[in-house]
Amino acid sequence: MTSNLGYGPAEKGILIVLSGPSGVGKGTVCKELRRCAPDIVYSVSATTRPPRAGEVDGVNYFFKTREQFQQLIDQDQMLEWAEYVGNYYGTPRKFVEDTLNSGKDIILEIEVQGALKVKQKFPEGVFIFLLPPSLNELESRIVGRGTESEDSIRSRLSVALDEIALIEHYDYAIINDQVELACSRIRSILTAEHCRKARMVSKIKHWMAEVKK
Ligand SMILES: Nc1ncnc2c1ncn2[C@@H]1O[C@H](COP(=O)(O)OP(=O)(O)OP(=O)(O)O)[C@@H](O)[C@H]1O
Ligand SMILES: Nc1nc2c(ncn2[C@@H]2O[C@H](COP(=O)(O)O)[C@@H](O)[C@H]2O)c(=O)[nH]1
Repeated sequence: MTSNLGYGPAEKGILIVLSGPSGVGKGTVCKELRRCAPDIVYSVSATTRPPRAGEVDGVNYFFKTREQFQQLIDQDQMLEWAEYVGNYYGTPRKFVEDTLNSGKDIILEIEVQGALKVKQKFPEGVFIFLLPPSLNELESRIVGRGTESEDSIRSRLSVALDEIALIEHYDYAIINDQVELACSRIRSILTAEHCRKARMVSKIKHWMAEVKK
């Protein structure tokens, strides 16, 4: 699928924000999206959290010290940033802007405080909230991933309900019951958003002029 569904000259890409509580499956769904929707670009965040086993700097995150992270904020290089269970996370601004200006769609996998900041700057973005089938399932997933200490699991679960409470600020809610289904729902949303956006494109406006004649 091309960015504009063939409806005319490339215009700005669509900014997609995917949020949801820790362990819901954002990363897993994004991995599947990369496979089935390879045109979408992924924003790599910066964080002060230490890398997990197998995580690579510049691929999973840009791993920073607190001082380095603060410098990025001071230099206005962050589109948004937030503190989440004791660490800082933020989205490098230039990569997002350059990608959108090149007409490509980009997805930001970020928590809710940051998502709300992005919404202030990009109200035209598409905001999607991923939900678990149940809180028990959320806990099983985060425990089952095997990456977090007991403390980290407790902290992440303790903010999950506060995060879900902010769902009304999102355009779409998707239950991640099965990864492939969640992925295809996101693709359907994107297809619809592309069609909606196409109404603004000059070639479609030309049809409005035709029918008014
Ligand atoms: N639909 C699903 N059904 C069953 N297990 C799932 C599903 N989606 C994800 N998982 C599993 O849940 C665990 C957490 O998934 P993932 O790491 O993608 O969550 P996340 O939302 O990105 O978490 P975090 O915000 O902490 O990075 C993983 O072990 C993953 O394999
Ligand atoms: N506000 C932001 N939140 C981000 C960003 N990158 C990731 N995240 C979110 O942080 C939590 C924890 O992530 P983890 O990798 O430690 O499990 C999770 O909700 C991520 O989506 C960001 O740039 N800004």
